[in-house]
Amino acid sequence: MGLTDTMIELDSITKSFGGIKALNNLKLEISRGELIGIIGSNGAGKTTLIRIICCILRPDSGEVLVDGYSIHKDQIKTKSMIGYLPEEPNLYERFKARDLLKYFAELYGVPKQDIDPRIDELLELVDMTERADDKINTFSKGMRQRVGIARALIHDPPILIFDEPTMGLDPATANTIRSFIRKLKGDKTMILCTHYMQEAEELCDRVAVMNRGTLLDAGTPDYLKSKVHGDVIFNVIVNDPSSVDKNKIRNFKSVEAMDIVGDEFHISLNSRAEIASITDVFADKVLSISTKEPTLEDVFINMVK
Ligand SMILES: Nc1ncnc2c1ncn2[C@@H]1O[C@H](COP(=O)(O)OP(=O)(O)OP(=O)(O)O)[C@@H](O)[C@H]1O
Repeated sequence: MGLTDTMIELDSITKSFGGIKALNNLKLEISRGELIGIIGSNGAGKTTLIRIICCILRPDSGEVLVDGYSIHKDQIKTKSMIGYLPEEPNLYERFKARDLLKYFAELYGVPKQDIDPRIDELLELVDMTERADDKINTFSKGMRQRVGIARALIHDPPILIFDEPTMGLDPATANTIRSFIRKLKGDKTMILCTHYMQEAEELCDRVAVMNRGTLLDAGTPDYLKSKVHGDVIFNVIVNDPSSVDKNKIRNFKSVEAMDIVGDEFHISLNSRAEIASITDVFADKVLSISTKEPTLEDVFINMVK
């Protein structure tokens, strides 16, 4: 319909599998042209949510609107607007890359005269031109992932959904996949499910944090980071944690929170002013000290604990 800024609207989505509530009254609006990351612990409900948006699963209750169209009433329309790269793209192993793309282009009704140029363009985009006439079963995981991306893009959908697109890839190939996603930014509305916090932080306009079927919060990485106490995290590793005077540390004005994990102290500070004095409390027990700005990983650990 293209009349509003909202491209995907999830309204009160609930889904259970037997006794397990995979999604619990989930509400989220995704804007046109936005790249939203979904992060969450294992079993949080990310894949279930994606499969509902792609009409692979039916929710028990709630509605999903894709560009104003209901996934229940206008399933063919909404499906045609989405390109989906599943966690493990199920590519037809005995097909050659080019033939696979041709098959899906025909399936999605790409006009006949557009098919070959579209395939050439996509093979170029994912850097697979040289392997276009090789069979999928001769490809590495990274190459399959690239063909999977080309397949998701074949009908030029306005929405792309990626489920763990860089999982199990070497760092260089993962970077190539991230740069494909970056190239598509603004042009497409995209959902990226990932366990890599740095990936979400680098790529996404907004990040939604899920835990046990519930959406805990959604916002820009900066907004989410501002929710973690303090501007600086001061980490101290000591050789005898029980002998450290914890109250003395908590009484410093700049200390907002303190977490102790084994022999590591994670102290959230609102300024660096008292770092030297706090270090003195640890005296000769200090093995190492470091400081860092809060990251999305800290947000995640904080929110889901
Ligand atoms: N087909 C199914 N049958 C039974 N239970 C399911 C099914 N699909 C998902 N679940 C359950 O629903 C919950 C959410 O699973 P989901 O795969 O959506 O999580 P996820 O956030 O994608 O997890 P991960 O990060 O591990 O991929 C889990 O408890 C899972 O066991």
